Amino acid sequence: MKKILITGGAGFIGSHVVRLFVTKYSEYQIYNLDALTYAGNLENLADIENEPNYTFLKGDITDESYITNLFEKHQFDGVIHLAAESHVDRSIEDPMAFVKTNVIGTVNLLNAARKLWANNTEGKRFYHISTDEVYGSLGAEGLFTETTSYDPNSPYSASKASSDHFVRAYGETYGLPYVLTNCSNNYGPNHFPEKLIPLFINNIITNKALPVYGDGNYTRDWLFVVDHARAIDLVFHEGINHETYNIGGFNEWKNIDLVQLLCSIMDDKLGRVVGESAKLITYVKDRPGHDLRYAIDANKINKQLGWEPSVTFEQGLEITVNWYLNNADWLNNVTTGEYATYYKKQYLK
Ligand SMILES: Cc1cn([C@H]2C[C@H](O)[C@@H](COP(=O)(O)OP(=O)(O)O[C@H]3O[C@H](CO)[C@@H](O)[C@H](O)[C@H]3O)O2)c(=O)[nH]c1=O
Repeated sequence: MKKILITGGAGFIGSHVVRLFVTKYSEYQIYNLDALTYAGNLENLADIENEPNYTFLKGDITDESYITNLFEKHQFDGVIHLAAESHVDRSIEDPMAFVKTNVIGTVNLLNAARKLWANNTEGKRFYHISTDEVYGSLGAEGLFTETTSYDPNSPYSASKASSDHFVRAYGETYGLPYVLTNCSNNYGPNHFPEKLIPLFINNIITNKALPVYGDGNYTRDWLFVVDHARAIDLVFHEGINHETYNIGGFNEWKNIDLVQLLCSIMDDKLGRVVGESAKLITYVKDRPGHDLRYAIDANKINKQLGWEPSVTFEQGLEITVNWYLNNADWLNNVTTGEYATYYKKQYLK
């Protein structure tokens, strides 16, 4: 039996990874460690919470002694580390929260794994999930590859870049067996409505302004979250030690074009006249240090591990929009419930 620790498993991407591992690998014991901050939500895992190979642990990766004891107690064989503060706008307001969770939290986990596996690294693996934002901003041309230099611009991406460096340093210095992936923008069910797609779906439903930063001509590469989880499964099991893989959707959209598309889908779903939702588009002050364009060259994971997205953007958006329309309670809980303090402050002014 393998014991796998998944950190941040109650969050958006983490919950999809936990579900995939719990349902696909009945021979593994999956431990989901999550601090249940505003973005962590056990409702995301209600369908698998009683599975015999699943254990939820409420805890904080910044708590060094808790993490040390946890590793001693459970003797994990693998770690899939997704716990992170992830929202760029929040990092601009409170960089230290990002240093604590993303840097110190990651180093706590690395230390615990290194100690636990000091005498035998056979079959052990530390998998760090990171972001394409560590590479900084592209101009109109080019793609991020695994050899692109790091050039982070926001406190969020600086914290993730730092954590990536720590993971590689532990590989070089202590021989820690690791793999690392840098992924583009995810979307899909369970995404907290502070990020572009779920925020705008929620605002269209509730007839609130759609705040497009700057001129809206910023470009992101969008990937359906379930396809990211499939990639994580593949890299965890078949990725080569000490290697990095970029994961992307081969799917670039300018923000304003994406928002227009979303508005037309929502008009259709909500039975509104064509153009009704787009009237909510409001250009607002730009995000400071806003990266112009992210675009991933996902050829390495495609060629070496045979991964590619399983759904088109149209299919993924259809699933996502339907999920939000069918899960009004989830949306209501995260925007008005006990975890919603930040949300209320930011978006319900
Ligand atoms: C929330 C919000 C965002 N935007 C813009 C900013 C970006 O150009 C684009 C997407 O913004 P966000 O949804 O915040 O995502 P972004 O900053 O690209 O970062 C995401 O994607 C990254 C991967 O690229 C992840 O590492 C981050 O955790 C994740 O938050 O939309 C708006 O124009 N208005 C908004 O209200």
